[in-house]
Amino acid sequence: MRGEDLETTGQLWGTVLAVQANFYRVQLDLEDKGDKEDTGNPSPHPPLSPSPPLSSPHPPLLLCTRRTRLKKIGQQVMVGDRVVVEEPDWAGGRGAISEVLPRRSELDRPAIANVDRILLVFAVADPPLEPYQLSRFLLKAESTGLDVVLCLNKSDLISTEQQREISDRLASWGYEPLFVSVNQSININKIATSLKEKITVIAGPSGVGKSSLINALIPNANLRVGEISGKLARGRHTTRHVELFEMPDGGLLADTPGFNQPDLDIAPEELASLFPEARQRLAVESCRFSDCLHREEPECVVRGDWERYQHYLDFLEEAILRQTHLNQQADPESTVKAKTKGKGQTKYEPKLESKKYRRVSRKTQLQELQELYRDEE
Ligand SMILES: Nc1nc2c(ncn2[C@@H]2O[C@H](COP(=O)(O)OP(=O)(O)OP(=O)(O)O)[C@@H](O)[C@H]2O)c(=O)[nH]1
Ligand SMILES: [Zn+2]
Repeated sequence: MRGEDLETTGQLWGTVLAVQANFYRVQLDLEDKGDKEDTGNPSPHPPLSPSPPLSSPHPPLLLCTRRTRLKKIGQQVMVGDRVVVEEPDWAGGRGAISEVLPRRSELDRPAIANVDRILLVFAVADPPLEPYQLSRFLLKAESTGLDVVLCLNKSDLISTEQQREISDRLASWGYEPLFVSVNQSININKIATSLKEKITVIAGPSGVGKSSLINALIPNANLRVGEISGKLARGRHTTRHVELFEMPDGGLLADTPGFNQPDLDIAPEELASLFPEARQRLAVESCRFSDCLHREEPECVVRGDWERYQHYLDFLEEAILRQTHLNQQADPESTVKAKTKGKGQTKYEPKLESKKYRRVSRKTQLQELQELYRDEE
């Protein structure tokens, strides 16, 4: 609804790279990048007008505010948003966001809009590749509904024979891993090429070389590798600070806060669809019961001797436990809420608020970010 009427008026388009206090750092599109847009915008972008200084080969960055009109209609601006910028002040590097295009996707942890893919990084050794942990991360990544690319780092530590074994094994899981070595610059260019023109979020457990990889892909990102200071800096920023880094050949990359055991807030009935092995089976046949959980049910097409079937059962149990726990929580919580409201006891409120958020929505972090915006207005 917004795209069309902007088409003829020569607006500036850009992508929000970071939110700093109540400013948004916006990377403007270069003219020749116009054809990359696919957010319901039918034709390439209009040329930049008025033109930014042409001295730099990089797309211009502007620190922008959000137009009052957007605040009035409650339109939030997220990192990753495609926006229209008005009144550029090239000398001062400032501008104002006047429109936010509809989002293609919205991730809540980290809170980024329009992410195209998740780059899941694991190491083949040091730390050892743990199938169960890998499964957990893969499920978490699959649950976003985005493309998942699996990258196995530190390939310098194993033989080609061992690589082939891992490859075959993961092929049976439905994945085709890309073996890389940041230390020996193996396949780094391949990753860079595959990330061009896309917004990618990098994820994976601690110590696998994510910071090293980001530094190799983006020489000026300056993440300190394997240093306490670097880890602390990342830790400190995990809740609120989200930033997209520009890759030299195009594309944007975001780091995720390091976590070793991502939460799987997945409904039991959703779980099978996150396993490529189960998806393949369900694509050609159906279970007898449409609500089959693929355990003991008769005429189940998913149950079988595929390697990760046991993972499926374990994660299913976890999902069922979680659901039961949530259901149990639901009732007492609402009583407490009513009581608190009736008496107007403010001292209970903060606790209640955070609980309510946790139960109602997975978008806790997004909400935190939105509250941050509200605070600052
Ligand atoms: N052998 C080998 N070691 C590597 C490679 N890439 C990174 N490392 C080492 O692995 C260690 C961890 O690397 P980091 O980049 O800090 O890992 P990380 O995933 O960012 O870790 P967190 O910050 O804890 O999330 C460092 O000592 C790196 O030097 C590689 O390709 N081969
Ligand atoms: Zn079944």
